Amino acid sequence: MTDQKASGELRVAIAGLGSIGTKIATALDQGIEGLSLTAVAVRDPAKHQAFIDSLRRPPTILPLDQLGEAADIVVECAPSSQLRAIVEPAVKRGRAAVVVSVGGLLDNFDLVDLARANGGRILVPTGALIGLDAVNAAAIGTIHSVKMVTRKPIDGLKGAPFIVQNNIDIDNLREPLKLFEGSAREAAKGFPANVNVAVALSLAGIGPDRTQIQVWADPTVTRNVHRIEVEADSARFSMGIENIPSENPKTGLITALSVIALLRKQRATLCVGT
Ligand SMILES: NC(=O)C1=CN([C@@H]2O[C@H](COP(=O)(O)OP(=O)(O)OC[C@H]3O[C@@H](n4cnc5c(N)ncnc54)[C@H](O)[C@@H]3O)[C@@H](O)[C@H]2O)C=CC1
Ligand SMILES: O=C([O-])CC(=O)C(=O)O
Repeated sequence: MTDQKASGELRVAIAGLGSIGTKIATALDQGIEGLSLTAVAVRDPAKHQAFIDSLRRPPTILPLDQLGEAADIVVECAPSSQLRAIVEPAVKRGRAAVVVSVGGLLDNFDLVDLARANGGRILVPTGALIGLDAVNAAAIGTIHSVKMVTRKPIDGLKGAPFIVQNNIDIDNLREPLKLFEGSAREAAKGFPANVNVAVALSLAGIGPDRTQIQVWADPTVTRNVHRIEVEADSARFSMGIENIPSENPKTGLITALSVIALLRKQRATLCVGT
């Protein structure tokens, strides 16, 4: 690890080797300019040993709170309940933390202050969404409204706290059902593993209380579908994305690719898009 640092490579650690984490680990192992995978944190090492051993340069397995010692960039891709345990020690050491469970950031927003005080950074990738570059740009002017509609297949929503607490039966739906309409902040509480995208959108734009979202359980779709309307003083734009679910039906395949694209930009000579 010391050698890699001396060679000028950015060292990357991954917390959570699930649907997103394994794809990022594989991409890093196959080679991303100027970056190397040095460490991972997993809940059950035995379950992941074969995958780790299959990598050309197997990373060290470390506890969550030690990832920041072994890496310059710590990528969080675990359940949002683990967000603080991953991000806090990393930013305290002045590291960059890439956060995919961005919904969990709303209840832990002091981490941004902690990062600022210690020279750390928190990077939120576009993830399963689209167009945060345009939303960032529009937010430099005035955005009047941001409205989002999310439709997911039943498997992509099962077990969400909002559905369980309200005793809603989505298993036998034959037509789309609007489950929720409200702010991105409230949506993140009710659907912590389903609408990270709405929180990322809100942080890029007008914040979690003013960003509006509807969440639909839709037995007629096979993809995670997000449609967004932005009204600003510089532009009006509509965006849509239809994500193919990964082996985790709640998570679109493009999410891991978005993180890989973000990592590539850290040392790329040519960077396109903001
Ligand atoms: N920002 C975005 O656009 C999106 C964010 N997400 C979020 O990304 C996160 C990861 O998603 P997936 O990879 O699909 O989930 P996953 O369930 O496939 O993987 C999570 C992994 O974290 C591991 N884990 C749990 N506790 C841990 C601990 N204490 N230490 C180390 N590892 C631990 C689990 O064993 C599992 O392997 C979730 O919070 C999900 O909601 C998902 C899709 C889009
Ligand atoms: O993959 C998606 O379409 C979005 C998602 O799960 C999330 O925002 O957490």
